[in-house]
Amino acid sequence: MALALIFIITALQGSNFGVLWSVGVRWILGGNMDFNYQSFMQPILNWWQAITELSTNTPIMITFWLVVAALLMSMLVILTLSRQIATYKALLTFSVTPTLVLDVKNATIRYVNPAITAAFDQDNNTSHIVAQCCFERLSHLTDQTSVTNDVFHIKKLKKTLRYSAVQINYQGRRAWLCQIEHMDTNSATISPWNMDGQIINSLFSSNSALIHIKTLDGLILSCSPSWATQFGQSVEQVSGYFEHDFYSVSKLEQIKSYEKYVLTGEVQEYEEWSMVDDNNILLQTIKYPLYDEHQKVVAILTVSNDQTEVMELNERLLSENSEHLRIEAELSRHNSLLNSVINATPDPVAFMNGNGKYVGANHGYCEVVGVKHADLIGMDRQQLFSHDKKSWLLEQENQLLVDGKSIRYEEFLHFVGQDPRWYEICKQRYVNSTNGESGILIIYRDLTERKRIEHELEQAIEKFDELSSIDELTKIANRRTFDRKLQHHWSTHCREVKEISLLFCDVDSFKLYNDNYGHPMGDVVLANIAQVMNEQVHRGADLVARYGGEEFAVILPNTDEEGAVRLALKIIAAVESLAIAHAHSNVAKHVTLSIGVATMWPEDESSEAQLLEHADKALYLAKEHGRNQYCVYRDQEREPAMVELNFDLLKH
Ligand SMILES: Nc1nc2c(ncn2[C@@H]2O[C@H](COP(=O)(O)OP(=O)(O)OP(=O)(O)O)[C@@H](O)[C@H]2O)c(=O)[nH]1
Repeated sequence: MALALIFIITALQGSNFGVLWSVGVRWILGGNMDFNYQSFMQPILNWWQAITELSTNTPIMITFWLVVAALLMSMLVILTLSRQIATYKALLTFSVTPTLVLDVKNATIRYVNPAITAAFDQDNNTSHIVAQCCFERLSHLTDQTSVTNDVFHIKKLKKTLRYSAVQINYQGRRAWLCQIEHMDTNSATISPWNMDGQIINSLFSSNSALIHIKTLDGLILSCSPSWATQFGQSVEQVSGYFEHDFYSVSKLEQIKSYEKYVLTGEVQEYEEWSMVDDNNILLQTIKYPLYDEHQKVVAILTVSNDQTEVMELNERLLSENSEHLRIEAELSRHNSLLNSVINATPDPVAFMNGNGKYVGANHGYCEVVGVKHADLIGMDRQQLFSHDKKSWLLEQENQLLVDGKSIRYEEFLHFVGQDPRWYEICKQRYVNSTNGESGILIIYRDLTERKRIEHELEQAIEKFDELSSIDELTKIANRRTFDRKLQHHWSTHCREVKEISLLFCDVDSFKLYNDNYGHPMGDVVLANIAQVMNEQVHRGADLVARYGGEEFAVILPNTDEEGAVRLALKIIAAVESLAIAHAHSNVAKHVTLSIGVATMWPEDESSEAQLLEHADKALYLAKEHGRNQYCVYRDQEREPAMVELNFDLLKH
């Protein structure tokens, strides 16, 4: 140290440094040299002289001695620390606890004691793996300068270790002093497990529940295959590992909270949703404490059962129950409402289900079919069918259930013990809103009274028709009937291409008759003529009608001109034969008749009005030619009009 100071001072003084260096080096190396006392001492004397000169300079001297003191103190501290480290090393060397010192910054092993070597380096040099693992765990600690009983598993070595560490200053650098121990001794203390382990393992292997046994440190002693499978591992792959190797930190915290009371000997039971094999399932978990021979809790048995299906079944059962209750309530409400409505309905109403059984009926229906309500409900409807209609009704109602098209028809029914009556029967498909089943609604409407009224009405109408078609005075068809019949026959003949003839008759000099014999007598004459005319026609389709006043017309369907002329002559003769005196007639002493005859082949372009016109023209000609005769219409352009009074025809 003093020598160093002298070097420094000499350098500062700019003294003979080169000589000093040369001598110093030679002296230190101790090499062969030719030692010269004079040359050796001269520099020393120079130094002494320099120091003496410097000592006269007070500030420099003070600085000098302060530096010297500081250097001496540093040396003392270093010496003390070295001795302490030596003591530590000695202690650690003889400690049975495996201990190592790790650099805080780079995981360099600064020191390992023999116990480490004994524990980890017997087979292979594995202490550096242990050191690396310790460092990795310690490097996560940010603010902490110590850690106690941290447990970890080294998969590579298949070892579970527990260590405690504290930060120290080791040879001027910060370092972790780590003491490490094997954990295997812990689980070995669980004697029941050692005894029954195999039995338990075989029990677990055949169990589908998630089961595992762990020490209080979280070391997995055994588990069921399903518990290991949830982590994608086999039983062998998880046994000997720790829970924290598989669960997240938050999950571990949760487990810890559940196990708080298990450690005090309580059985803990809870349910939770959990992700297993990517499925969110409801797990019912029970945690049992396991005791050693001193009744101390040493391990925890956890059994978890998948309750998802049970819960879903429960929920379905609950919902079906509530649905069932709802349907029942709905049904009873529905039924009471329905019953009130159908009982208030005057028409007989009944419901039957899709199987043809009666499920509801009102009083009216029971009365009609003659069956008591209690007997009717549930009865097969076929029992009421008469034998001859059974297959028809079955087919009809089955079709209704299929296509849903309402059926309505009238039927004259004779139920046992009842008078036969007319019914309108309406059948309609309905769907039961509570169970979706189809059935048939049957409504009977008693038409008997309506049918009676309808019948009476028909008769009345017939009578009216009859009355309205007859001429009151002459009791033969009136003008209205004549028009209707002529139009009908005309269109029929047009279609069937048949001839039709028409006789247009007029009483001769009838005005004079009325004037002389009185109007009432004239009426009698008209009635007599009508009757006699009517007696001359024999074909059912022929019609004698009073056309108006003293005019009569005869429609002769399907009759040619010759036949029409024959009838005209018969009528003229028949009227003459009445011999009704007419002293004022311009024609004869009795009442006579003139007739116009027209025959046509009805065609689409012609009409019955033409036939009337032709007959009227022919009548006009008959009057013109002297009355009391018939005249046949001829188309003047083609043929001259023929006026005849040919009684010879009557002879044929
Ligand atoms: N008594 C009676 N007379 C009627 C009825 N309808 C029409 N007459 C009469 O019949 C007469 C018809 O007279 P006219 O048309 O002049 O013809 P006519 O005197 O018969 O002479 P011609 O037909 O040319 O021969 C009228 O006097 C009518 O009053 C009736 O229902 N009863």
